[in-house]
Amino acid sequence: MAIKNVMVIGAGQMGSGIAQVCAQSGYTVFLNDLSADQIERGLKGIKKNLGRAVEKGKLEADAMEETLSRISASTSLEDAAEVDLVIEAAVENIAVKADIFRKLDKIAPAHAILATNTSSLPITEIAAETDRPEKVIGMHFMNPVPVMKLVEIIRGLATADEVYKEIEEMTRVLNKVPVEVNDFPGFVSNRILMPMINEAIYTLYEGVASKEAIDDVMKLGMNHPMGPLTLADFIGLDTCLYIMETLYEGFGDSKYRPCPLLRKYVKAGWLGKKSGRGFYEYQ
Ligand SMILES: CC(=O)CC(=O)SCCNC(=O)CCNC(=O)[C@H](O)C(C)(C)COP(=O)(O)OP(=O)(O)OC[C@H]1O[C@@H](n2cnc3c(N)ncnc32)[C@H](O)[C@@H]1OP(=O)(O)O
Ligand SMILES: NC(=O)C1=CN([C@@H]2O[C@H](COP(=O)(O)OP(=O)(O)OC[C@H]3O[C@@H](n4cnc5c(N)ncnc54)[C@H](OP(=O)(O)O)[C@@H]3O)[C@@H](O)[C@H]2O)C=CC1
Repeated sequence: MAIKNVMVIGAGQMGSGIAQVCAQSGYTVFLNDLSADQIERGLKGIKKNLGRAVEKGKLEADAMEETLSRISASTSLEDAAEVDLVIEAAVENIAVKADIFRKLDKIAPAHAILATNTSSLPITEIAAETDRPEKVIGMHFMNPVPVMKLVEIIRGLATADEVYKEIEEMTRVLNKVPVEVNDFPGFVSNRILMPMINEAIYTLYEGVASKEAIDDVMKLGMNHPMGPLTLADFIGLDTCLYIMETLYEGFGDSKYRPCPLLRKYVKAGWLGKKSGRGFYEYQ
């Protein structure tokens, strides 16, 4: 079965990026979120990205219009009745994702694959919410989606080989590189990245250095494109905390305890770039 019609759930930074790259590769896309306002914000981001590519001469103006015409706004999960694949990119919360997958299972056609862009949560547990665990899979894009090449593909315990192959093939169509990993908390990417970010936050919390100094050490000393505190703001501090909680609970090991400063910032609503303030301030 060839995938043609896709629904992306969550029009935040990841969902809008995923919708953009799918539409650019010829898929028709429903971009779904709870509110029309959030979808409008997501679409605005997509238009800005594509517009920048046109200005730089990397994309024809016609191609931009064609891409945009493939994306429809959706505030109803019922639209999943028309798709071959759903990619869920709502908030990193197991209760929210479980609820979405339970509902999708009743709406999406029997052949449809249900993928999640979760950063850390168990695919097997999400799949168990459905009566089609063989068609549930992790498809973990990196931020910013239009730029980053990697997609981690995670099989749940019951994921069928054909489903893995279809998602691997689609990843290549999106001009990205699939890497297969097993279903463990944080997979590979966030099992390694997020403890580094959490340690950078502890380093700030314990007064070892200023935020700028911590970022400079990792940028200039290790050639990271962004310092870890800037990267945490870019990812979203709520998402960073959710991932650390998943690692902490999933492994039951105190080495993954989230830094109290991270908790405090999230409680204050300082979520990073997306809320205008995190470790740094943004206009
Ligand atoms: C949390 C998880 O579950 C997993 C994750 O995603 S972890 C996060 C993984 N991502 C990272 O680690 C990103 C680290 N940062 C970087 O790689 C770079 O800083 C960056 C790519 C974001 C920006 O690169 P830069 O060289 O500083 O900036 P800049 O020159 O402005 O941009 C480079 C290109 O990216 C594009 N770009 C930058 N930010 C973008 C964005 N938010 N959306 C779309 N495109 C973007 C630019 O348009 C530019 O495109 P062209 O090459 O076609 O001109
Ligand atoms: N940020 C990152 O760097 C990366 C994140 N991810 C993962 O991608 C997912 C999304 O993250 P990100 O885009 O950063 O988060 P954002 O907060 O930017 O976006 C999440 C979006 O999902 C919406 N949403 C929440 N609940 C529902 C629902 N029930 N149905 C439809 N939409 C819903 C939110 O709406 P509202 O704001 O109204 O609640 C919001 O628009 C998470 O699972 C995250 O772990 C994966 C890779 C990288």
